[in-house]
Amino acid sequence: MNSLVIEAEGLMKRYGSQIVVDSLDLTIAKGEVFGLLGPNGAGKTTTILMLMGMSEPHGGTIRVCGINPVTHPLSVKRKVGYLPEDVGFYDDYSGIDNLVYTARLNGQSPAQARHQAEQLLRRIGLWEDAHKKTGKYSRGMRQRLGLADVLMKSPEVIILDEPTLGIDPTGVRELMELIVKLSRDEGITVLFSSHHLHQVQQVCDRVGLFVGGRLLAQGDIPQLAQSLLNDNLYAIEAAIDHPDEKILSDALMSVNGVMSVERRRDLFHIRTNHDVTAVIAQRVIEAGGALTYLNRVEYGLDEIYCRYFEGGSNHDVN
Ligand SMILES: Nc1ncnc2c1ncn2[C@@H]1O[C@H](COP(=O)(O)OP(=O)(O)OP(=O)(O)O)[C@@H](O)[C@H]1O
Repeated sequence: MNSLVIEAEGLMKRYGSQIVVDSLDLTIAKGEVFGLLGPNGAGKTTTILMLMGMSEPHGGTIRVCGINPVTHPLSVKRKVGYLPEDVGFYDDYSGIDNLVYTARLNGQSPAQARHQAEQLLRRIGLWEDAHKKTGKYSRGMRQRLGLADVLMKSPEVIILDEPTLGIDPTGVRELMELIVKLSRDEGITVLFSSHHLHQVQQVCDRVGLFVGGRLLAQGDIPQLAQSLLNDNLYAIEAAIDHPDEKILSDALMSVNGVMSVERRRDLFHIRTNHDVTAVIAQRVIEAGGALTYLNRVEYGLDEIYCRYFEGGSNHDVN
């Protein structure tokens, strides 16, 4: 069996003369949590809509669970749960009644629907508010109910478009943990679109950096660092006492692999193209310095993203 659940090749979409998705190649394997990360207007929602069969591509091919969403959109919708930015519910219905309504539309019996709705409400931590009208739910509660609603049809894939917009930090953390747990426990594939680097880094196995309709790179964080940061992969922070900063900097720059040395308040920030932490420590001592602190900096997604685009464009990466 093909373990690729989402496959897009050469995907294109235009609005008028603007190309909003450009030659997109994307593959996501079963059980993966994949983050589509990009600034506002990058083309994330447009891509998701094409994967769901809700917007027609102008070129390329797509398979979702082996199905072509262009020709068989309903078959794709049966297998994929889609949580948009803002979920619509019947505000006069309670949480549980909204879920039961969805299940009944999907052909479940009343008893079956109620049983599954109860189970899911407990699972997503909304049981205490199950009988409250959804019009009185907070935004975070609505998003959790949205996730439960998506799970009512036991999907193979969940696609979430900016699911955490407007939710407080605790709510975001809980929702993220729930998504990862679902993926791990039930082998559900998750595609998660966001422009929040931190959230993507927390939960995703792999990330696609999406800007201006193009996927610039994809992989796990070390792979992205490798492909985007090239020879600026490592950094060391050090607190060093030395009577002459110039002599110290020259000594550090003479270490093979050091690209730059910069003083930032009390710390020296040393960029290198391979791991020379031990040599740096030795050279400080040889140069007559006293080393009081040394730390190898691990690059996170925000450094990768910002450094890759620094000096180039002004993408919103908040
Ligand atoms: N129906 C439409 N008609 C015309 N242009 C559109 C339409 N939908 C999207 N666009 C344009 O396509 C581009 C990509 O939009 P899209 O919504 O896919 O980006 P996004 O990455 O999801 O952004 P955000 O993070 O703000 O939701 C934007 O320039 C947008 O203005």
